[in-house]
Amino acid sequence: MDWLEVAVASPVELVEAVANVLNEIGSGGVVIEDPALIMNLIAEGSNETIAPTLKPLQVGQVVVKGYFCHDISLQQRLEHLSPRLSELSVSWQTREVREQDWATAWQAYYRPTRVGKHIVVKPSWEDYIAREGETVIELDPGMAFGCGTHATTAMCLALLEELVLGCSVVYDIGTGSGILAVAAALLGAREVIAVDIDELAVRTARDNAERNGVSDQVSAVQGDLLDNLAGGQADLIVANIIADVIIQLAPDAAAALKPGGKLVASGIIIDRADEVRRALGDAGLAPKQEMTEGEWVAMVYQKES
Ligand SMILES: C[S@@+](CC[C@H](N)C(=O)[O-])C[C@H]1O[C@@H](n2cnc3c(N)ncnc32)[C@H](O)[C@@H]1O
Repeated sequence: MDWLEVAVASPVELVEAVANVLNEIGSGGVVIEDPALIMNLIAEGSNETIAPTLKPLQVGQVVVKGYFCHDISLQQRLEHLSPRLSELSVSWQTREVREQDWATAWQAYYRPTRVGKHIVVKPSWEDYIAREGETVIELDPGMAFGCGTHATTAMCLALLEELVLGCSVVYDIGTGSGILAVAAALLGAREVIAVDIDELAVRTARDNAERNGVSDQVSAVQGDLLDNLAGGQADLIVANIIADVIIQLAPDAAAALKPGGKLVASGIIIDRADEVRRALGDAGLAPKQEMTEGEWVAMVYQKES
């Protein structure tokens, strides 16, 4: 899969705001190329990894880059991005990036990250010594979405920490890297079915399940939403996709839940939240909980017992 790189030329004082916009719109990672910062790191003899692309930049010119995968949500994400960047009066360019270029830039900035209360997401190439009570997910997202740092994923992980206990069957719809499926298995789900429409994501999810020693619990399958799981019943369904897809999924998700089962719906941009609430309500599900981070909302809905 190829990626769209959005490179924003930003004054120093707006770097954080630009990075937030890219994250909130769903960038799979944000890279800040600030030559002044790099010169300081070199002067201090820092061991930080320095991206080689920094060298041609001029001091005072900061470039903030976001990476967006070419999936069905790309157009919608760009439609949200454009007015947000215009509000900041910054200029930006896009270019197509090959998998390998993106992976290199991304890995240099990806470190073990704590999410929720006890989960730590650890890149497979980093060392991390787990503290007592921590659930460590070792991940190599490759080119699939889901390294744990994006708000939509982080909210799902926090909700899974609360909701997986006592669940035997969990469906992870739109699994990407498999991060949520692996989390559900590590948190105690007996059987997790991870679905993605993208074959590469399915392979990545399978690899990540194996890496975490949960391939007996997690099966990764290619499919469009619940189409290949007809007749199955889950205690918990988690779907971190986008508002339109959650709306489309709502009736089938309601049918696929056991009585009393719950749906965690994420990837919902705040201005579409009402439409999603309506669709989930129309599907016969009752609202239980909501979380908001930046522009994103995650919702928990429940089927009647
Ligand atoms: C935002 S990513 C979420 C990845 C991961 N679950 C996470 O929370 O970080 C959404 C994923 O949904 C997948 N997807 C999009 N539409 C889908 C569909 N109709 N059926 C199954 N998967 C879909 C995409 O390929 C992508 O991997």
